[in-house]
Amino acid sequence: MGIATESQQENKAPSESTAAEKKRWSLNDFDIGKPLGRGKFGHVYVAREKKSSQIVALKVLFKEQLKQSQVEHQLRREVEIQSHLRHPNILRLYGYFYDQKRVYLILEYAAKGELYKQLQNCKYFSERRAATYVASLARALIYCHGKHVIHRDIKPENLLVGAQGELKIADFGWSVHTFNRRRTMCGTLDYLPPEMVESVEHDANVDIWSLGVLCYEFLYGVPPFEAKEHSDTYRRIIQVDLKFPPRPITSSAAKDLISRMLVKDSSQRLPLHKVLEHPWIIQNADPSGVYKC
Ligand SMILES: Nc1ncnc2c1ncn2[C@@H]1O[C@H](COP(=O)(O)OP(=O)(O)OP(=O)(O)O)[C@@H](O)[C@H]1O
Repeated sequence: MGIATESQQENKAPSESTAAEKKRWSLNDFDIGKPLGRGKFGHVYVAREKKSSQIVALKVLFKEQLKQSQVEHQLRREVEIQSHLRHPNILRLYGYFYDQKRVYLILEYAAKGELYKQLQNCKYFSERRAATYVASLARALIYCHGKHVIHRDIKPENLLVGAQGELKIADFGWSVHTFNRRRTMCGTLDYLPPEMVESVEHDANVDIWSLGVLCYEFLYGVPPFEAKEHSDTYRRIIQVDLKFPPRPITSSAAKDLISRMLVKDSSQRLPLHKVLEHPWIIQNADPSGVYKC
């Protein structure tokens, strides 16, 4: 079972084949380099596709572990969804292959690694940096929603940074095609909107809530509803108990945007195209869409 890589403009796939010609990948197609990190189900290595010399990230997952955790279905959905998305702020999944013990995902290489680590190092981001990231995420989510895909798990751990400093949404493990409204409970509590915490129906507007949470975390270094106990986070989300600390000093325009995204009634959240038109984004986001450190 090889995967076809369709021809496209940006983030060119290694040894791109035409749509008609399906490429069957194998480990022999790659030179494996240093490990980039490890996740719950396996390891990620930098690799070079021999024919094109393109650098990719090769994610190696152990079938046994996937089976034990009953996530094969989730992985299949992730691959199906992510391999069809083409956006500069969405990590490309070029293809996959497998052998007896392992599944290999061929991913776009994000040279600057995890955004989470950068946020930990700086504690919080400048308004210019935060707004640039929020704008690129809003554009990527508009693209996803246009394809009836909701991500449902937007958080710093799922964001990688490319060589130019551009943000890349990775990890579509919780994403869904949303022709129907969803009722499933998923994701880490901190980033979940009230309707998902309460397990009522939810739609693409869940991603607006998560973007609001992320914007807050970029500016203050912690998510807005954080609490020691799970039950307190739960209560704070349900009540939309949103408080802005006095430090770091943040503009009222930033607080205004966050307050418009973190609205309990999902239909009243600021639509993503309006997020892009919000004065705080207009004034602060770098028009190139890239934050240069
Ligand atoms: N495309 C990539 N480019 C560069 N580094 C990557 C890439 N994908 C993963 N990494 C690095 O490898 C690490 C492990 O990635 P992986 O996706 O397996 O796990 P995770 O998302 O961190 O954890 P989990 O398995 O819990 O979802 C990441 O934390 C990141 O540092």
